[in-house]
Amino acid sequence: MLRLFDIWKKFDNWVLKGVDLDVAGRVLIHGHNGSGKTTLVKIAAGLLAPTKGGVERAGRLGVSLQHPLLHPDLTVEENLKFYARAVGAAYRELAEELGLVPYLRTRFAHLSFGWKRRADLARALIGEPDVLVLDEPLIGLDPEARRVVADALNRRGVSMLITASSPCEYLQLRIDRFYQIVDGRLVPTQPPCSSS
Ligand SMILES: Nc1ncnc2c1ncn2[C@@H]1O[C@H](COP(=O)(O)OP(=O)(O)OP(=O)(O)O)[C@@H](O)[C@H]1O
Repeated sequence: MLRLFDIWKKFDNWVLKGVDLDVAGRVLIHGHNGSGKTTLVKIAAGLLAPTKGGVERAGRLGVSLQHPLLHPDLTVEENLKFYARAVGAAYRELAEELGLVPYLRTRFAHLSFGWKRRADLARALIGEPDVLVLDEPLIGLDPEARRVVADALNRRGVSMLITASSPCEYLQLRIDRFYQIVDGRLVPTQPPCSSS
């Protein structure tokens, strides 16, 4: 369970102005660059304090942001093993699911951007968290990588908070609700692009 209550956030200016959101099902937040998407997911994940408002969390959150949380000097396998031990779960199947097996012995720092994102998503999925918070999980991925990541997410029946600056690229994901951040507020929208 993940709920945001009346979230306000000010840096130099107000970025979020009273955001209420119950992350039930798959929720996609879109908006222009600088509209506050990353700020919102960081607050949801507990990585940033709101200026005002509250967040209620229950269960374990799996979080993957645009800057991967893996150690650059460890191999992919060492990284995944570290996180798997921390939550008492396995990592091998996730590495297989995300196509990471050929890169398990590669130092994280030596991976390309797209493979770094896949490895970080594998880390976030370790132990099958109850809720996923994913900042632009498909950004910069080639079509095959997007398919692999979208399939992995579609397979999981948990609630997800996902952000996208180009929501049309997220049609492969089954999304239940769409919102746009407009002037700091969440506005429900239709699916932003249709395949017709
Ligand atoms: N630590 C910070 N200090 C000051 N301003 C910040 C900070 N973090 C974010 N901002 C500002 O808050 C606003 C929202 O930034 P945020 O990164 O949340 O937007 P975004 O929608 O994720 O953008 P993008 O699509 O470019 O990733 C921007 O104007 C940004 O400059």
